[in-house]
Amino acid sequence: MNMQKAPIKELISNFKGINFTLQFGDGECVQVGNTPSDFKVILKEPIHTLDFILSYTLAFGEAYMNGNLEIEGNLYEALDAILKFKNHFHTHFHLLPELFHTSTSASHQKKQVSSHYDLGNDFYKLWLDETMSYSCAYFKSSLDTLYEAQMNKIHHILSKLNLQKGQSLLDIGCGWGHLLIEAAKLYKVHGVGITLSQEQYDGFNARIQAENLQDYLEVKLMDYRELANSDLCFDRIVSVGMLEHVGRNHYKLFLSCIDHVLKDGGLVLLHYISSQIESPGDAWIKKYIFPGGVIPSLREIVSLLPNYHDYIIDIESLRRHYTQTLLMWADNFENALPQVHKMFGEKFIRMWRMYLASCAACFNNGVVDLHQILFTKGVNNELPMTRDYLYTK
Ligand SMILES: C[S@@+](CC[C@H](N)C(=O)[O-])C[C@H]1O[C@@H](n2cnc3c(N)ncnc32)[C@H](O)[C@@H]1O
Repeated sequence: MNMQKAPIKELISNFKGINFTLQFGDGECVQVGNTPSDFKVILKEPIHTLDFILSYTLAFGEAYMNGNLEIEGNLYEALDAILKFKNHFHTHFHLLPELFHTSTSASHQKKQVSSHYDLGNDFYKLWLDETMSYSCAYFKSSLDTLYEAQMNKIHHILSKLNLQKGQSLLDIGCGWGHLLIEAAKLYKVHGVGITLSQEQYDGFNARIQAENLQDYLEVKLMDYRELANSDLCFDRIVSVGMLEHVGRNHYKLFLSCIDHVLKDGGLVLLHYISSQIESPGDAWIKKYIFPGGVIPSLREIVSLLPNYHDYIIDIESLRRHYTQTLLMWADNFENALPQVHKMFGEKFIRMWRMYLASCAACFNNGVVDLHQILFTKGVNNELPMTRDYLYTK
């Protein structure tokens, strides 16, 4: 047997209950499960055994990006089926130190964050909704558009924060700022957003001017670490889709920064992609999509909160909402292919197509989850006695 075929044949021998055809470059076909196949995987050139040993997902992801691997059929459905066997995918993390070493330097993190978010506002406008939200939406109905679901998410978070008119609100990792824009319009809050992305900073500033909200909102190009030395002080803090950039060594630092700028009794809402158990992450995603990103487990964040006298009010999972969000982004992305092609070319398209479809499949399979944790600094005896206020909007 050809050496490069052997590990792949061994891997797929574990795939029970799914039906697909695997075709190698020399024409050999292997049928997995029954016919008719739900999809076909075509591997044009062999994948080197060493690449396979390092990381299955890195090897497959790179083969897909380079056009060496094709999937005939629906990419999401194929990945969704294959991910049922995720326990058979191995990565030798210690052999990939450049991907799994956690950098401590703020400047290095800025470069990593910028490599993703500074691809250009024109690019993100092509496939995000009008609010430019780049995080999990909240589908109250299966008929919700992406815009409606993103607005639902924003209102859901603002309700959880139990905002009172005129309060102050910090958004750590504010993106293009729509959550703060809504908060200023609905609650007349004084909000500060911080981001590491110049493009987001420019985009958010332009929106503040366009909405005439200069008296209420401010955006700063600033690392969360700088909060530790600031004399800012807030009634409420929110962070949506940012904790994934912090890194395992820095959760305490992140929470101590929050503690430093939050008033006693203040509320915090953390919204982040979580995992069941602590994992170093996926090699392909780290190399090509989110360098330096690490998914925190729910329990490791929850276990740290008592160190800061934080009291948990509510935890909610929005896992299935993220599957839906990603599928809608993937559709929008496909509809914008001519423009994306002009901006970045074919390899980028294949890379982002794989990113959006594989992440949707990861949420659907529970490889990752999405949690919102609501907590107070010290006890807060002012909040309503029931949870109804979480669902007012
Ligand atoms: C996935 S985006 C989410 C944006 C926004 N919250 C939303 O829901 O659309 C992550 C955000 O975290 C910010 N970020 C990442 N690392 C950061 C850091 N060290 N300090 C401040 N912001 C950071 C990025 O600049 C980006 O705005």
